Amino acid sequence: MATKVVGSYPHSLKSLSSPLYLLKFNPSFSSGFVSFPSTRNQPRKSLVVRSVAAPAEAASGFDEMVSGTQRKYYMLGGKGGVGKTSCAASLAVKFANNGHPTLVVSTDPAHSLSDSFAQDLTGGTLIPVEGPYSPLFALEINPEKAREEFRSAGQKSGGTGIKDFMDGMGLGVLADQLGELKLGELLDTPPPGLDEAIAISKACFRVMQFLESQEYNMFTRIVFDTAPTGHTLRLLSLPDFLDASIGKILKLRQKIASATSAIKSVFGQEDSHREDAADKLERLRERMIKVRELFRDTSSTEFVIVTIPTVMAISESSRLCASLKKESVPVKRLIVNQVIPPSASDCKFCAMKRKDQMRSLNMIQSDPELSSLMVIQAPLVDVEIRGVPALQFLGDIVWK
Ligand SMILES: Nc1ncnc2c1ncn2[C@@H]1O[C@H](COP(=O)(O)OP(=O)(O)OP(=O)(O)O)[C@@H](O)[C@H]1O
Repeated sequence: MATKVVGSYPHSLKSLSSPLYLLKFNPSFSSGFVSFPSTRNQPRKSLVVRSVAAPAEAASGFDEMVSGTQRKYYMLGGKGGVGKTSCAASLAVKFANNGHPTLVVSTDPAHSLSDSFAQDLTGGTLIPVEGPYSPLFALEINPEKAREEFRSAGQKSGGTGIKDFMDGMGLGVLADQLGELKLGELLDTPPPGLDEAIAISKACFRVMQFLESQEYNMFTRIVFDTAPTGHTLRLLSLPDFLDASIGKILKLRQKIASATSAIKSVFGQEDSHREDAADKLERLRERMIKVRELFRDTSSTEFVIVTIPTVMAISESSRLCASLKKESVPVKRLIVNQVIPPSASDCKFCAMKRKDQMRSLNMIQSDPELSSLMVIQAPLVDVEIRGVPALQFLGDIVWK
């Protein structure tokens, strides 16, 4: 049964310090209250909910998602504005409330995790989210910043670094002879799209860095709030792209290394060949391969597509699903968010809108990509979903 929010809830996360929540339903009126316990600073408040007929009762298979202490990754993605952040944040809260130390990560340049949790989570570091029973941390990664870092690194220590070094060693001629590898072009002016690809991948690698470190071993559930479809698809196609672009640089690096070591051995010079752009790219590529493997591991990873019941959103979801399958990324759930619940007092607009939504929902059944997925309908609620209590409320509707 879906629920319609008609009251207000406390926005202060402090009010959730106690684990007691009461949901009282009065079946005869189909209405109820979610009571939030009082705290030192705040009196008890109630979220008044009125249940309405659900668009469709569908289980999300949350039991399977929550079972086991082995680490699992859930990536939520889809078209812009469909509710990825709300669904990701509500899933993270639900995992944490079910005993999993959880990390929720946003790789969307237009972060809305802070807005969703009603807490400042900016700054690129792990920040504890107050409220859930088990630890919940959030991390907002800024791919734009990563892009800038790459651009300046590529220009300073990358292309010019290597060229200066070669000139200094009197190897300018050799560089010319390696012309077909387009050293300058590759290092000073990366191929179009490379910087963006690096930025997106670096965002994920930042996460990998966090995950590789001991300190973050505690997390048994990691939820990604991904950027809209385009970014996600570019990320998935990165390995091939980087093989083509960076492979050349790496090959070149090997040639330079062997040429310079021959000269160095003659002149007995110190090896000043520190981290150059190629080294960085190589490490980036190695990490990217790890991310690629992670994306495809059916035992630990799942991509959940979030959509809304419109022809445009469902068509895009179908394309996303096809791309995910092509890349062997495990995908089995589709959340159709913001479905207008049926209501006794139907306005003309709502009736039309609902009909329109039903047509879109029917598209899913006949869509060759989406029809095999587990479809989870989430109702459109009439208040903005902000703060842990509201996310818990949404999570209890969606993740059953
Ligand atoms: N089921 C729902 N009922 C009512 N409002 C919702 C629902 N789901 C999401 N919203 C609202 O829609 C808006 C967009 O949601 P959200 O930020 O989760 O989407 P998004 O897909 O992450 O967006 P973006 O692509 O911009 O990151 C928010 O104001 C959110 O509160």
